[in-house]
Amino acid sequence: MTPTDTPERVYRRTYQLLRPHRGTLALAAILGILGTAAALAQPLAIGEVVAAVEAQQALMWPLLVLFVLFTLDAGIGALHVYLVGRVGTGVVLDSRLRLVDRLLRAPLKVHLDNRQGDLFTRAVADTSLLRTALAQGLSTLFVSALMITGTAVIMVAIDPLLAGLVAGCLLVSGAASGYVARLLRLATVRLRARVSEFGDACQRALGNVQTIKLSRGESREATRLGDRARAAYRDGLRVAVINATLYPAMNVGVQASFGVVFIVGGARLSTGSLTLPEFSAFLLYLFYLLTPVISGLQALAMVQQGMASVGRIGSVLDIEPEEEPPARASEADTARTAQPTHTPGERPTAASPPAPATPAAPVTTVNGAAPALSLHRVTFGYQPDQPVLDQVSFDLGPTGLVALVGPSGSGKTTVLGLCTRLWNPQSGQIRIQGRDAQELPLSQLRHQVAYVEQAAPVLDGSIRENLCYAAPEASNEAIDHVLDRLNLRTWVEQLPAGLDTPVGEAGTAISGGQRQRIAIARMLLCEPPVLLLDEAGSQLDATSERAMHHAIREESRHRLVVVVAHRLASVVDAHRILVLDEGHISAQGTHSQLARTNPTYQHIVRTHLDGDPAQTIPPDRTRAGQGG
Ligand SMILES: Nc1ncnc2c1ncn2[C@@H]1O[C@H](COP(=O)(O)OP(=O)(O)OP(=O)(O)O)[C@@H](O)[C@H]1O
Repeated sequence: MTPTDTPERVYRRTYQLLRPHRGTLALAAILGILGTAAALAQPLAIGEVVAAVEAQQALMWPLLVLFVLFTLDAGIGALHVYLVGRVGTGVVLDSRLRLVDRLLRAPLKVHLDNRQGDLFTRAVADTSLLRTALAQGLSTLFVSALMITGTAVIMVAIDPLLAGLVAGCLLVSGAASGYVARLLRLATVRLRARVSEFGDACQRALGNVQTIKLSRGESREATRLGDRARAAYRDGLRVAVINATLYPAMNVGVQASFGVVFIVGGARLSTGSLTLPEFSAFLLYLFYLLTPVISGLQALAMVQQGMASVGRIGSVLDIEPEEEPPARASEADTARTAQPTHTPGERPTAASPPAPATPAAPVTTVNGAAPALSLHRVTFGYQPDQPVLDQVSFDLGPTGLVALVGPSGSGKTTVLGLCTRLWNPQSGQIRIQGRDAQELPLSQLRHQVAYVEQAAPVLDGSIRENLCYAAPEASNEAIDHVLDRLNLRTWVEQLPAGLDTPVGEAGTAISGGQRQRIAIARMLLCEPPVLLLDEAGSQLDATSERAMHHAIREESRHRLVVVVAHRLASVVDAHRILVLDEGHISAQGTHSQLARTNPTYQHIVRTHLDGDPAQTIPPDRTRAGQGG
């Protein structure tokens, strides 16, 4: 994701971010105006005090006015700063909430195509920058602009000619400053990208510290991280240089103004067209102009740097969520593309060619019931022109144990991803219990089709939190029952904190086999009609594996269980085996049928499963009517 936004688009995004806070901002603006008025009136009030002293008049009222102005200035200033801080914090919160929501709902492809470290930096660091950059920067700009305008009006009133000349000088240097500010924004965009790369490299290194140690890669990783850090440093220096030229660019204008005022004002003084008090007052206000000009410039630099973050955040907010709106979902029956075909920050174009129409699948039934899972001529490729699956069709269930086998890379995991709509087919149709998967809301679909991934991930938290993650409403009895079935109960009961024992980040505090069984138990607790297991059991010892197979066989009496298997033990019991080869279902049957008759399956058994078919063919245990 690269922020390629035009400045107009960035301004529009900034407006959208600030829009919810417009009430508070308006109040802050009013306070800014009042504060400016109070500040501008102070020299006049001081003049009144001096005049009263000179005229030996009562000082009470002039002093009281001055005191009120000081108090107003201080009080209004404090309230103004609070309101601006409140808006800044609110903008950070809003953008984080929206960003997190977008990222979690983004299609899987977005996460695979983008560096996690970069997305993380956008969610944490870029949003933090908004507080100072937008709220503080913009409000300071606003107040500075007011101060400059107010001072300018007074200067025009004193001497329009001199004021015009000062304005000319400031406009020329203002244009130069504007150009430098634009350079600053572009340099900051590059800097933010470098910082993201560094964050990403840190995440890669710290997330794989064990592998790095075992590969003796500490020095190489340190060099890699150092390179990234130095790249960020170089871009940081560039930002510092540009930032440093911003002040002189404007300062030249201010200096020139003084020169012009002295020369032209002095000449007008000598001709009598300007009085000495007017000339002194004009000079005083010219000095007065300096503070808002300087703070305005600093604010401009701040805002420009914030704009870089606005662009980076905006490109995440543009990501289309994976859930399709109803109108598009109904169109999807006939024309589908592999989703999403766009990269984040880039909206899908209406010009995308429609996928070829696929005739609706004929609804088949098994013993009078709709199959739990059907694929009808499903074609899919991660790259549209490189199909991984080509016209794959099968009907499975409503109950039974089905094994999906095939050489590595033949597309077994891809089939499971399609069944849970992590990916959408380019053509063809998937039906869950007779209903088109595209028409089911994602949450419902993923409740009906539970998928235990190949890596069997667990989340940082307790065993209980992990078990109940997909079924938060699961009862204690249901949890105990599942633990029993997966041979986990004794282990959990021996733990000092039982179910409340933490599993560690990414399950580092438990064994691989325990992690795998927790991941399976999590999905069993959902009681889904379809359970998909990818490589389940690969990290289990013989006893646990037997217990798990027993549990899975039991489950398959009540639901369809599809197991992607690399081990013979996982397939010999299956009611049906599908052989996936080069994107096609090349054979299907029971283990004994395929092992006797199908050369492809025999080859797979010899080379990819863990046994020799001639020695391991068990009696055919298939039950009629099951497994589709
Ligand atoms: N996210 C992805 N982006 C691009 N290509 C992918 C992606 N995931 C998988 N592939 C490719 O798709 C093909 C099928 O992969 P898949 O993981 O489905 O195979 P598999 O049969 O499950 O393999 P294995 O048995 O080794 O797990 C492979 O060529 C793989 O490189």
